[in-house]
Amino acid sequence: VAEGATTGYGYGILGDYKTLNTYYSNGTYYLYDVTKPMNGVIETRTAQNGSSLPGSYSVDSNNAWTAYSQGADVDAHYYAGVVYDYYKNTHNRNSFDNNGSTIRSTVHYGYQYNNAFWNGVQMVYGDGDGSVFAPLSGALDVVAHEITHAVTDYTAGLEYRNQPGALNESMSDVFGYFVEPNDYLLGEDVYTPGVSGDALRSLSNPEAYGQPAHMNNYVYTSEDNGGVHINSGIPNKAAYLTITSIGKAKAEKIYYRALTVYLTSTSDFSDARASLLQSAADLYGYGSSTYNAVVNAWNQVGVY
Ligand SMILES: CCCCC[C@H](S)C(=O)N[C@@H](Cc1ccccc1)C(=O)N[C@@H](C)C(=O)O
Ligand SMILES: [Ca+2]
Ligand SMILES: [Zn+2]
Repeated sequence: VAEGATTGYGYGILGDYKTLNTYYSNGTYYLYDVTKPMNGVIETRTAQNGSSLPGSYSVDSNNAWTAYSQGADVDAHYYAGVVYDYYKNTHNRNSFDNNGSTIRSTVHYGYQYNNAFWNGVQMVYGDGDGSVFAPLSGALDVVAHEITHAVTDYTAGLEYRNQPGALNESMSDVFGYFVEPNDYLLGEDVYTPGVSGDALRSLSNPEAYGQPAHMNNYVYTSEDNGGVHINSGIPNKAAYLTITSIGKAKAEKIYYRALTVYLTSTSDFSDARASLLQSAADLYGYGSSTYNAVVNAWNQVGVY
């Protein structure tokens, strides 16, 4: 049989059935999706629990990706496609660089690795230790979080430390919500698989997970690049207040415009307020109810 695009199926880490855009060549099927416009390819690989990247292609003999160990591969591949579609359909952005670059993910990174990251070139997902995390590609908001880091790197370029870094983390959480808007929780699908109802973070209630939600409670620390995962609670809360005031459709337009037009590598929380207000003015008018909702949200978190 000739080589080319094929459609397979498999089960994600939560046992959910998914169809997959795969590629057949010479008796082997690959997690290689060539269906996106302008050759925005999506490919998924495995580090086979080592730490060398990018690792080898995830392959299968019959295009039925049903082994339990393939769940992380299935989810990374499928959710990368969902995130690609979000940015293309909602913001007309063709991949993270708006130039159709390949979205490459590597799963099974490290041993029981409780994290996921963008390394400047690709997405990387650990399997988790089964207690703190299940395989991290099993959550759409995690995948959207990591791919948004790539978008940020190609646009605002927010430095990954102190307030710019917390803003960087917040943008990834906020677009994690925009891509998976069924709750204001982050990571709930993979966090503590033995405990139901919890999450790693919450946009609506950052304090519930140990994050500040007001500038008065900003945490000055040298840990975690200046507390980027804790101080993101402040802009995350402002985003939640904005979304609940003006709705998701307007909020995501304002956030995308701020990220891609106004924010820079050293933008702090006050610059984020100004960038979002400028974006709201551009899109909905200075002094509009939408504009005033953004003013109010940032006032409530104590950022001026
Ligand atoms: C390699 C060093 C750290 C990289 C941090 C990556 S970008 C990150 O922020 N990962 C997310 C993963 C995530 C996203 C959404 C929901 C759940 C989990 C993250 O928040 N990691 C936490 C565990 C952290 O690094 O503190
Ligand atoms: Ca979520
Ligand atoms: Zn991150």
